[in-house]
Amino acid sequence: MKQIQAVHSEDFKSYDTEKIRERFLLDDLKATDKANFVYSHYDRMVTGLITPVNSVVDLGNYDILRADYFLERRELGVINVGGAGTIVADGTSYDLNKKDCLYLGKGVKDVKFSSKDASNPAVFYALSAPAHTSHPTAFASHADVFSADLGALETANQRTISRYIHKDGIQSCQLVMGLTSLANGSIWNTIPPHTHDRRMEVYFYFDVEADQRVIHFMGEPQQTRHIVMANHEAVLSPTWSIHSGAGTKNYSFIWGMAGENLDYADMDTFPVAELR
Ligand SMILES: O=C(O)C(=O)C[C@H](O)C(=O)CO
Ligand SMILES: [Zn+2]
Repeated sequence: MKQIQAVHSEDFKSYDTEKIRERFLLDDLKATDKANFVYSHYDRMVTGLITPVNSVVDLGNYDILRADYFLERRELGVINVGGAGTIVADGTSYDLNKKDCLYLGKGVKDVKFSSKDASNPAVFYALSAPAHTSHPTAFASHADVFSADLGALETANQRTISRYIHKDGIQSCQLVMGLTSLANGSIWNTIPPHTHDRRMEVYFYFDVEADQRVIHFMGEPQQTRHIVMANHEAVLSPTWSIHSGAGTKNYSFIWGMAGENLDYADMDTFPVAELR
């Protein structure tokens, strides 16, 4: 499992394109019939993709965790961004259509992923954070979770935010997770932008067409930089960084956090006119 260390905001000011990509971009996550994870030192968040096509894929165990099994001291949130798929957790089977979510708590030993149809395979995006106690396994379909419509077409940021794992939703130790879909003609996410010193965040962009890109903005609000993102790529956001993006067309993304609290609304927002 690849490992990424944390970056200080003062150092970040001197980073060029290559260094920003090396330290924050999680690309090449997608590997046929494999689970592929990256371990970050931001709240020890593990981010990955599990892409079963022709065979069943095991969650696996990794030396970096020094655990008897992956979820011995961790929890896992999974959202399917591909075709229909199945997750079997300690013998219980869960079917996940596109944008459905499954939470697995500390102590779940055996986790297997498969696709229903190899010609339209499931793509399971997964986040895992350290967990101090065990919360029950919970499934949430996209249609059933709390969602909020934000923004407007006039400002090209009309979008729907769906929350799955959070203080008033699926219960967890640290994980907060959901997804945002931009309306046709809208391109801006998370405007006005914010930081939350209490939680790190990871954005995973999906439904980005092959010839389109999302320009993701990061850095302190008065020291912004950008990173160009393609489909199925994720980007780490340290606590000091804004995380906002503009696509060359509409798209969706999964946001996920870990840290001090589970309160989605705990954020410090910056007016657009103050950004630099
Ligand atoms: O479009 C948005 O606004 C978002 O999706 C914001 C994220 O949910 C987020 O950054 C939560 O901290
Ligand atoms: Zn945020």
